[in-house]
Amino acid sequence: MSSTSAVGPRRKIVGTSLKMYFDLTKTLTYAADLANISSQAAKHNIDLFIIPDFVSLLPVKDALTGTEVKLGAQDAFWEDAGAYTGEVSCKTLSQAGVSIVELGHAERRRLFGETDATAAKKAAAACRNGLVPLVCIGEKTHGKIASQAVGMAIEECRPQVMSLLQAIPDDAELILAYEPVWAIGASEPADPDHVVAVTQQIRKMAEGRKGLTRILYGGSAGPGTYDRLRQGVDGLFLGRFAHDIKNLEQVIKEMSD
Ligand SMILES: O=C(CO)COP(=O)(O)O
Repeated sequence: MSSTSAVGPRRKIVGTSLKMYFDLTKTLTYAADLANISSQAAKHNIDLFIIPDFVSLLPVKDALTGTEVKLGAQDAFWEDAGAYTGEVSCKTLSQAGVSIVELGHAERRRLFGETDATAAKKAAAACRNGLVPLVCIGEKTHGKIASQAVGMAIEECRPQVMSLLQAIPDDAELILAYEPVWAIGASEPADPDHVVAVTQQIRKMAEGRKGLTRILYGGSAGPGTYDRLRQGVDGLFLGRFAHDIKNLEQVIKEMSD
């Protein structure tokens, strides 16, 4: 696999969403720990990001002052302003120092009715406001026969990717997180051969885009996951296994090699 795109070499990227696991106090402790290890990623030209809950964004931004850690939000609305109680606009997120907006996570699809269409509209809003959409895609169930599982996963991911690509400018930066739904919250990540086969096809779907397009793997990822995915992905999107900062430090080390 080539590690270059039309816009130059793709920097590796790794990060974590804290989902709703931590309260504010714990989030800030974690952000301080992250700031302390962040130079290890920067030294190796690896982008590092954290996606805390909305309330924590501003204090986390302060905790990350002087580092290169990118700040992400866990969702955003597709309009920039108006009577949308409870929603947060990409414009406000941008003003708050956010640079990445996570969209279409499996939990938001399952619990809050997020669809490919809403994720695409939100991604367009993110691009319009200078934010990078990080859009989660992935098949719901694991095909039991390995040879068929790859093809089924690709066909389930294809409309998720295509609706998104149609909604955002061709030159917009994009992060696609391949997260097989069945591998989220599990004891171990998906089989590396499966992930590489699927993500190579996902990359083909975005081939020819002018904007930087990076692909992450997420779903029970942690130390030991990245090495066998090198041929398919540009990095990892961590959940629970980043809660211990030492694990994240180890992942950065593995990605640095
Ligand atoms: O959903 C994920 C990242 O967005 C992955 O979560 P887990 O690593 O906890 O399975």
